[in-house]
Amino acid sequence: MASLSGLCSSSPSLKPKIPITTTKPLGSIRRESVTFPARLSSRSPSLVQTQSVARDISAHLSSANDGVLKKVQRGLETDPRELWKRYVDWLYQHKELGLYLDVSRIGFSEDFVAEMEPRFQEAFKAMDELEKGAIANPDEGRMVGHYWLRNAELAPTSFLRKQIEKTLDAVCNFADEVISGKIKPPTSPEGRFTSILSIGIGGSALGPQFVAEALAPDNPPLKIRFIDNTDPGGIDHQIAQLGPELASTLVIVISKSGGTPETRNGLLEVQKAFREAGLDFAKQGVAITQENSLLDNTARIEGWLGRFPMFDWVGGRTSEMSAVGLLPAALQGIDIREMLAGASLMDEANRTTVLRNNPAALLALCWYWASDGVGSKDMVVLPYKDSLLLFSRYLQQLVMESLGKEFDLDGNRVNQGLTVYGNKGSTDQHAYIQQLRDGVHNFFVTFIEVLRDRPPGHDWELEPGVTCGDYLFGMLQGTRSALYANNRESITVTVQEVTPRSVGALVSLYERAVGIYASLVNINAYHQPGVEAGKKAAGEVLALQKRVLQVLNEASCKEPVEPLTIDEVAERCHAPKDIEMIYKIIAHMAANDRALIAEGSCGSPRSIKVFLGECNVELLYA
Ligand SMILES: O=P(O)(O)OC[C@H]1O[C@](O)(CO)[C@@H](O)[C@@H]1O
Repeated sequence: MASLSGLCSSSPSLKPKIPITTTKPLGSIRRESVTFPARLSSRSPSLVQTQSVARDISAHLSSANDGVLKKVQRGLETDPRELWKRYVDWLYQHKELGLYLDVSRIGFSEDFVAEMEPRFQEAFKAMDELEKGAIANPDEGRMVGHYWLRNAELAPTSFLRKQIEKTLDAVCNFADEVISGKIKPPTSPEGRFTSILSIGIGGSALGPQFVAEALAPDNPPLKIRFIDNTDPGGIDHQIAQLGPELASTLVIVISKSGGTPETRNGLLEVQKAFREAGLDFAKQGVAITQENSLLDNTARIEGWLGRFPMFDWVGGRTSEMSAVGLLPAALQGIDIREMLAGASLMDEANRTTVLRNNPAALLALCWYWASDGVGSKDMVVLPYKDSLLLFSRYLQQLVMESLGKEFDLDGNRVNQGLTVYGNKGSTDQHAYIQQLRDGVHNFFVTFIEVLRDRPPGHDWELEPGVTCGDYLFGMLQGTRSALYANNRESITVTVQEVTPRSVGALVSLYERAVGIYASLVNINAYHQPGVEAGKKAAGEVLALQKRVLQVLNEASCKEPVEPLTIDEVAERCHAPKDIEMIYKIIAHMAANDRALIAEGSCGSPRSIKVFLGECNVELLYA
């Protein structure tokens, strides 16, 4: 049996991006940054505008009488007294939450803020309408109600309000009964559930993963693991790590649609592991999904231990405060009512229509300024706290799935977006901060600072007057200063501690910032049509694989067996255009012991002849 894997490699495109902000040294470290009133004056920057902006930048810069470009922004401030003044003038503080937002190291001017003001007022109106139950996702004809989850009073109907309250009570009761051992697995020697295996992907995994990492106690009542992919190796690893503990594992299957293939595959694999261990899956399975979805129906028919609703008006990436995030969190002993309280307090703060008092709007302002309202710079998120490691990954989906859109609400092609990446400080200081400081200037940073290093009474000085946490603090401040000194902008979000309340507030802050920013650039933040293209294409690959197998089987059932070239397989599949994909399908099957025999040189695909090791009579007549 031959393996054809590892044959193909591709070289990345080296084409440079056209810059849309130009940096010109002015005196010492001053930046002359150019923004484009064409975008400021229209609600919807079209791609045509964006491209012409990029193309014509030098013409704009050199043309003093240009009718379009009127505004030249001042560069970044460097005078320490002026910087201190800017810091104090713009510092946002939420007293009750102990949360600060420092936007002083983003170089927007008062003029820019004034020009943006009308668009912010429109965005505030849009958010207000959204909270009142407007169809904020026009493509899918849906309301967008994640804000109601932490304040059910806001829900536009009493029916929705009761649904939210009922679900929260059900989550709390179920978690209490599992933790107390009232609800227990049928055969475990421990007599109670000890672990959670959460199966879900995207918005049905990232929030719970972030919150578990941030907030789970060192010895939680139930430890959590995740299957968030259809990678057989990853699934096997999770099941192997559980070992005999499978008997005391609560399996939570999370899928809003209830039909996501990766999640379904994870479920089928775990159910197989249960069968092989002689366990009854239904007695340990819980579903979180929309009513009457495939998953919901399966769970109901099979009599699973629990079913919790996912509402049509909550999107996956904003579902952390629904049963999706709350149930796993509560089962780990995390105070979910505190999470909700933090989110609700932050929501309240973000309802003000005074831009400088509205932290989400300030973030959106910074994003717009730093990335020219077209995503020209990436957002690097750097929490200086290990427990917030997954915040950037969580934000990646929230921001990029919401803002990465081809068309605006008026149907103009805009190809909007804002790239998010990051890991944690100071770890990243020893990885890619070198490039951030000295290399390509295509980003701005968001530092997440946590003031409290350790619980009270645990700190010690590892050298006179200096603790381990002082080093972390120093690294953050040092990196912020060093980046700024080299003209790199940054935002700093500061919280006192990583608590359920502050984590709830952070989630809420970024959800609203995304909503406001989407309004500023006139896009629908609440759908994800682009993801469907990949899903459809994956389905087509699997359908083609079935045809390839059929063709190979027919040839292999002949007497004598008829080995086929890749060209012949493509022709018999009536898919000559798909020949490359057919080659890859065959290579993948050959690498996975699929009774496929390949003869010839792997390096020259045209020389290969394939046939199956045995004829499958059932498949022949299928
Ligand atoms: O919860 P579901 O329906 O399984 O979807 C999972 C994820 O898939 C997407 O629909 C697309 O990737 C996300 O928006 C969503 O969070």
